[in-house]
Amino acid sequence: MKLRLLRCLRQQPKQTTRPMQQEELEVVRHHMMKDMQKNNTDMPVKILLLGTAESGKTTIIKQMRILHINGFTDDERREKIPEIYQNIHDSIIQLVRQMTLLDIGFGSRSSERSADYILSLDSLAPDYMSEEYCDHVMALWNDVGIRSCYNRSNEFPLLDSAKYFLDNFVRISDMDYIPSTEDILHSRKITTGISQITFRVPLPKSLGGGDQEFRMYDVGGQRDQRNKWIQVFEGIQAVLFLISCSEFDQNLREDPTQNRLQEALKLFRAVWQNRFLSSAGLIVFLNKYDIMERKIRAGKHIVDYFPEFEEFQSRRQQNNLFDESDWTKMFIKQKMVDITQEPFKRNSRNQTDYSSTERECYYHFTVATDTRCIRDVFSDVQQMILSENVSGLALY
Ligand SMILES: Nc1nc2c(ncn2[C@@H]2O[C@H](COP(=O)(O)OP(=O)(O)OP(=O)(O)O)[C@@H](O)[C@H]2O)c(=O)[nH]1
Ligand SMILES: [Mg+2]
Repeated sequence: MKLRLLRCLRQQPKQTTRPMQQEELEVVRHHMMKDMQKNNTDMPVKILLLGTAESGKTTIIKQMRILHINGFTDDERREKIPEIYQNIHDSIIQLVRQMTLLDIGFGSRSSERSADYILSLDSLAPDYMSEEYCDHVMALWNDVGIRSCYNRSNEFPLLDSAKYFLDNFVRISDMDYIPSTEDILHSRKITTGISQITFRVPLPKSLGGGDQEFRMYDVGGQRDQRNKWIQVFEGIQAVLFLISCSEFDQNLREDPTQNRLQEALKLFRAVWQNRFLSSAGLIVFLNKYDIMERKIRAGKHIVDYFPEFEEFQSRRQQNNLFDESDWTKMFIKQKMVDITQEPFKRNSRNQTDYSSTERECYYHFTVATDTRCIRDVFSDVQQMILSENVSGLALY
């Protein structure tokens, strides 16, 4: 396990090892690249996806499948239909329920009747969509009251893909519907266990050529799932931490009093300081910036939830090229950078012993549902992980 060995080397205190001479380094580096090439079949690079619920972890796994394992067969696409129906059903029921709670009126008497019909149904989505069901869902989604309710969806838990699926409802309700790749990327099913995906990626000549196996682990992000995470900490080379930039105005499903972005930052601190992950590289995906930009265009402001944003923006106002979305992105990223620079003393069993001033954290702004964006970002990430493992030698 060459990569693991290198990580161990990097953790040793500097004064106990003699710095290698340049020629020695070159020789070792050369051998290592040869080894990497030769041993690549039994030496997967292990990446662990972490983050709060709905931050986009499983969507990244789907993208790896699209980019590195031929995507989805027709049968696999058909298997996703019940999940997509359930997403639509959950979304429309939630919107109708919230109309009363938020005291919003329907646009017409017939929409009220459609709402009564939807509320009379089981919470499980129908196996097939009858004409009656489709007419009521369409009527509701076109109702002005439901649209105002949707505009206030930060006040209650609603799937991020609700609009996507309801906008595409006519296509999806067709008898011969087969989910597209985009539909699969937008569908949502909570992760409760631990799953993994393995794939191979060609290596550039600079890293020895051949190909490298990657193994990526997906876990559930809700609070009651996080106690399972430790099972996969062993041997992880890189943690991909996902944080949703768009959730600054939302509260948790599992605790409606807790702001989602605050929770994600708290979790990031715990991951950064976790002693079992202290030798793993940390890469942050500041995800869902498409939704964040949409929110800001619709008049939402992060300052209403994070008052310190005002000072952050005014301090740097000399650069007027940026708009509010840019500032919001930079603000969230800065909060994470600040966490990595916090001095801390170990005060729990899970914390690392030292404040890792030498440890780097890498940041990318992402839209996990956008295959091109993930292809580009992941290509950087994979290059970084592999060359980090090689250049790790140069530290000693
Ligand atoms: N518009 C948009 N939607 C996204 C993005 N990333 C993820 N989503 C959607 O957000 C929802 C939640 O994504 P998941 O990948 O299931 O989230 P998760 O982190 O695996 O959640 P848990 O399994 O509960 O931990 C899905 O409907 C995704 O399609 C993004 O960047 N933009
Ligand atoms: Mg998931």
